[in-house]
Parts: sequence; C-alpha cells; structure tokens
Amino acid sequence: MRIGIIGAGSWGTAVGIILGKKGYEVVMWDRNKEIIPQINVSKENLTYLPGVLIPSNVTAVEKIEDCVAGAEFIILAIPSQAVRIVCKQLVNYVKEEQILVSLAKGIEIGTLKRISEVVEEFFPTNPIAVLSGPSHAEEVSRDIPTTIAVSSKSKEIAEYIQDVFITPKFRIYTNPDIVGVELGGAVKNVIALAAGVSDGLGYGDNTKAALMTRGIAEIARLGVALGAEPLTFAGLSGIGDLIVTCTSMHSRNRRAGILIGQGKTMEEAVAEVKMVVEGINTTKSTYELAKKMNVEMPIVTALYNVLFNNKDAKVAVSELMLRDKTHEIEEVAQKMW
Ligand SMILES: NC(=O)c1ccc[n+]([C@@H]2O[C@H](COP(=O)([O-])OP(=O)(O)OC[C@H]3O[C@@H](n4cnc5c(N)ncnc54)[C@H](O)[C@@H]3O)[C@@H](O)[C@H]2O)c1
Ligand SMILES: O=P(O)(O)OC[C@H](O)CO
Repeated sequence: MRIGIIGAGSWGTAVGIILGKKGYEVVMWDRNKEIIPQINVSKENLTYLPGVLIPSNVTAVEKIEDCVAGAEFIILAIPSQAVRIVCKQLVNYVKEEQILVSLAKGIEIGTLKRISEVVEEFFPTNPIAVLSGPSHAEEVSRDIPTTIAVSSKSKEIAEYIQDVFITPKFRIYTNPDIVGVELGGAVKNVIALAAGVSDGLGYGDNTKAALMTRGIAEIARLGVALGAEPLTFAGLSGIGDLIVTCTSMHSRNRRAGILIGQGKTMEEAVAEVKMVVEGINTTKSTYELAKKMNVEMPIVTALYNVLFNNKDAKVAVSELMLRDKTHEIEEVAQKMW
C-alpha cells in the first residue's frame, strides 16, 4: 500500500517512520525543499527530527501531486492554519476514494472550524479521519510506547485506520466523537501554553495541576456546547494529551509558554521554539469560539489577554485566583445539594 504524507515536519516524519517500518510505501512532501534530500539521501530529517533513521521505503518528492498519486491514504501533517492552503493545492489531484487523515491540532482562525471541517469543505465525499492523543514525535519515532485515538464519522474507516496504523509500540483506539477528539487535541495546546507561562513565572506543581484540571473543565464545557461527548475529554485526546503537553519538555507549546512567563515576547518565544506553536493561533480562535458559543473559558481568556492585549502574566494569574467563588462541578452541586 502507498501512503502520501503532506508535511515532513516533526510529526509527519515520525508517522512516516512508523508506517515505513510497517512496510508501507510512504511518500512525503513538504514545501520546505531542503527536507527532500534529507529524507531521500541522508535518511534523517535533520531540520525537524534529528537522530532518527528514516526507513528506505520512506521517500520524499518535490511535487505535491506526486505525493498523492496512487496513495490509498493522504495524511495531512501540517500546521492547522496551513490546511486550507494545502487543500487548495490538492483539490485537483485527490480522487474520491482516497482517505484523508488530519493530524493537525487546532481551530481555524476566522472560520472557527475544526480542521476536519476545513478538509471536508474541499473533499465533501472523501472519507475523512483525525488522529489525536498524547504523542510527541521525538518519542513515537523512537518506538516509545504511545497510545492515541482515531476518529471518523465512519466506524469502518476508523477501524481500517486503526488496523493500518497500529503497531506493538503505537496503539490506536477508535472513538466516534470527532468533535470531542479534535477539540481536545486543539485546545489542550492553549492550556499547555498557560501551564508553561506558570512554570516560567516560577509557580509550582500545584498551580500547574490547577491549570490542567480547570483547563480540561473549560475544554469539556466548550466541547459539550459544540455537541461532543463529555467522556471523550477523560480520554487520550482530552486529559491524556493535556497531561503530556503540560508536563513534557518536548512540548513546543509548553516551552513557548515558559519563555513568555520568563519575560520574552510571544514573537521571541515562537522564534526560539522554531517548530509550530499551535496554541498561539488556537488561543485566538478558541477565545472567539467561546464568545460565539457563550461558554465561559477563564483560562483561555486570561491567556488571550496575556498574548494579545499585553496583560502582565502575574496579574492574569491573580485575577484568575480572585474570580467569584463557585462550585467545582456545577452539575454535581445541583444534583447533590
Ligand atoms: N510534533 C508532534 O509531536 C505532534 C504530535 C501530534 C500532533 N502534532 C500536530 O501536527 C501538526 C504539524 O506539527 P509538526 O509538529 O509536524 O510541526 P513542525 O513545525 O515540526 O512542521 C510543520 C511542517 O509543515 C510545513 N508547513 C508549514 N506551513 C506550511 C504551509 N503553509 N504549507 C505547506 N506546508 C507547511 C513546514 O514546512 C514543516 O515541515 C500540528 O498541528 C501539530 O499540533 C504534532
Ligand atoms: O509539542 P506540542 O506542544 O505542539 O504538542 C505536540 C503533540 O500535540 C503532543 O501530543
């Protein structure tokens, strides 16, 4: 089987390595042409994933149409805000039966769409799926045991992808709740940025645990308002991904947050991290989406003000602590009192 991967950054390359090791013919494409010979000749992605050998059956091409030609799966491993641009480039080359798999974690600025909704705009009759869960490329590419979720409107497609992607070190669970799976993966990046800011300010484990726990409550509130199942947020693409992103030094979002907490500007932090920091754009889109849906998201709002309105991060934390006192879980309070 031939699989095309659009985007040879850290995640696209890690997934390419997994699929290559399973024996599939993997063809990658990236707009950054310096990566092509790294994959074809050096067999190491020095720009994004140094130190990991790329199997011989994973190759890269210069033209996007050569990447997708004859591929059963087309994997989109690019930043969320690039998905629309890439879909426009792909629209004349993708055939109706080709399965599109989005790996991007974000919410599109402006339209406030989930990324699979953006893909669906261009390919309304193709099977579409998303993969999300706690999975840093640096670990997955080194065969460190990892578990993630696949979601699709079609059970058959989700189970097929589970079969194709699963390995003894990369375990895939299916979940039909595509809204919940995508929102969890997208908005955890915002909370991870906030957790990084907290670390950068010198606050402790208690503060981070508070941000994570109240953060997942916010994510679930937004998700449920958009039609997601609450239990999905207790799963891999919810709390699972939130844990890994808020605690790992592999996390670009957390690292950017630490730099901001230490006093760097958002632009300086993003430049230092080098790879995509999805949480910045997703803070903006989540803030807008929460307003549109009339959902209260205090941590997202605080971070939005720090990033885009020059609010001092310490003041933002104080304001969060001084909000009106409330029940921990409104539904539980109403049921039991
Ligand atoms: N890195 C991880 O561990 C990881 C894990 C799971 C999910 N993800 C998600 O996968 C997506 C990609 O992340 P990544 O870590 O590979 O990012 P990255 O920064 O490592 O690489 C991004 C790649 O996309 C390409 N790209 C950027 N803008 C583009 C455009 N406009 N058109 C075409 N190509 C473009 C870049 O050239 C680069 O190769 C993100 O949504 C991220 O949240 C990443
Ligand atoms: O490095 P981050 O913060 O973009 O996180 C990458 C993945 O989403 C972790 O699952």
